Amino acid sequence: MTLDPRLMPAEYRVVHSSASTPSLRSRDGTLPMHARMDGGGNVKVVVRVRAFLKRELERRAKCLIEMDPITQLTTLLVPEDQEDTKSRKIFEEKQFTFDSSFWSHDIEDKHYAHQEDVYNSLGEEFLDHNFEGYHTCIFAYGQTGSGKSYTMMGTPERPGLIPRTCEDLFERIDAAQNENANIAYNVRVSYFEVYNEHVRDLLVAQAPNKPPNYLKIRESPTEGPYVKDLTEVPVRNFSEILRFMKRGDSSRTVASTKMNDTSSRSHAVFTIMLKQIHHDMETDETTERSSRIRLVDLAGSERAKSTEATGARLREGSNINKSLTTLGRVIAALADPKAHRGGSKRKDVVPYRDSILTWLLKDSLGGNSKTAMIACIAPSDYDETLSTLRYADQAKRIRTRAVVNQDQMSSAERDAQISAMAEEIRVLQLSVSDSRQREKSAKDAEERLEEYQDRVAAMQRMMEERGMVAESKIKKLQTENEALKLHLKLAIDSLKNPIPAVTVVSEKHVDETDSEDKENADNHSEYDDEYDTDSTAYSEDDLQDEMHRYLQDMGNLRKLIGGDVSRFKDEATARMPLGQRENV
Ligand SMILES: Nc1ncnc2c1ncn2[C@@H]1O[C@H](COP(=O)(O)OP(=O)(O)OP(=O)(O)O)[C@@H](O)[C@H]1O
Repeated sequence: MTLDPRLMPAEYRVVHSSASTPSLRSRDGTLPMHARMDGGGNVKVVVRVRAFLKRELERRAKCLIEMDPITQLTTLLVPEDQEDTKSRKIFEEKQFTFDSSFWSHDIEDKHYAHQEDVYNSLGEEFLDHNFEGYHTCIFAYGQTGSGKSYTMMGTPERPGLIPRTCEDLFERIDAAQNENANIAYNVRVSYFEVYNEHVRDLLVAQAPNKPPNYLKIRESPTEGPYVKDLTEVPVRNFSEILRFMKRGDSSRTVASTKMNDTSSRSHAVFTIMLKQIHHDMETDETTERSSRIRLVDLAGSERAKSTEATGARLREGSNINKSLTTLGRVIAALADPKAHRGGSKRKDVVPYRDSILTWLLKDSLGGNSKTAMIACIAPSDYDETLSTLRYADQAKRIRTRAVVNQDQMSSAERDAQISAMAEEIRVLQLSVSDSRQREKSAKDAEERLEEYQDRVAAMQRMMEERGMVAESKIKKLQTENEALKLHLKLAIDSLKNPIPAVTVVSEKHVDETDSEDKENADNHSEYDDEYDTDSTAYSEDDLQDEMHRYLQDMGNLRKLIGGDVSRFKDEATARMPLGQRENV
């Protein structure tokens, strides 16, 4: 799959002015950092309407959606043939305004919003936030078959927001690394689904004829709720991340329903962890920015009546609806101005814990994150669309409190932190071994073991990062060393083969005697040689000194890294699972 606009079909290359606000943002990355250090802000809400599907065309459905490309107003029209006399339901025209409205209903329309337009208008901005150090979350919400998976994942020919974000991420990293060797990037990815109120790792292949391995949820005081033992793979380029994305995608629980041939029966959460490590050679200080990019494709809200589901599909449907109802209650609580008064009460009124989905998205919904919701709507379902638009309308009142996740540390502080962590691990190790021996409380031992393993993993990451900083230091010193060698070589060459002095003979001297000419030439030559020798001798000494210093620096650095590596190896026992170690 290639996302290079030059390789895309002609109609996809143009930046359209869609019903949505066209992408007016530049991609030059030169925006001053302070320009968007705005932290807090409302959840950004956009709406996208899809084209008719075959079944809708067959029943000659009417499009009930209008979008104004200027005001972004979305209007839901009253269906012509609706006569729901039994329930005396009243159908009214409804209007909503969102941050952007994407008109993807009629491809012939000049305002048609392509996948590229959605990325340019939303994905690109959110990736900017990630590079600034903010956590972000973009989630697609909507009834079943409304275009959520199409918007988030897309197809190989029409890639969606997730693959486009991945490609842009690595394009930016490559560009930045070519520009500045002092920044190292570390990208990790995870992919899980919440199915029937269970969490399943999508990057781990399910063993045949074995029950699925469901993962537990834990909460850390600093990171909030997280999935324990979730696979987090390091990725170095676009093709690697794409491979994991596809692997996870093919493991998702999908089934055919009456409303959608490939209906996602789970909520899928694709997460990219981006760490930027900048090392200042002069101060020997390291600045780390970490951001989390969460891209969520929710399962579709559905009515048992319209999906005609029975058995397993019906159970899935009711679980999907349960978590979406809880999501609705969480959104309602967060959007409620009373809940914004602060104080401890706020935590009590938001029912995050009522479903796995909302519990895991706690931070993205009401905490440290810049968040966007894409409300996907079908063109001809009045009730479902109204419910989605109301949901979205409420979400836009939610305010989150995003902060730049940045740490600054000198080499000495980092060393001290690693030592403190090693000590903490040693104490934990003793305590685990102690409680194992006493075998009093298995639960206690298990908790300590988990804590111990988490700390070991954290330390392992820290050592890896230290290695990355050292690598970038070495790279820089090597470049300087090469330049210096070249400089020295040129200086020595010019010493060995001095450029002969050029004698300028003026016209009036042309007639003077040969002996005079010779004398003049000899004099000039002496003068030039003397000048050259002096200047080269001076810079050669200088260069030799400087080079010596650099080589010494490199030697020290190598020793330092060697020290880290051996310390790392010494701690290999500590990183081993307990069962594999002696005396534990
Ligand atoms: N903007 C669009 N342009 C073209 N086709 C679209 C668009 N949006 C959705 N579709 C098509 O509509 C169908 C349903 O879309 P999709 O599977 O993305 O829905 P969904 O909301 O993810 O459904 P579910 O909740 O059941 O998983 C698919 O065949 C998809 O290709």
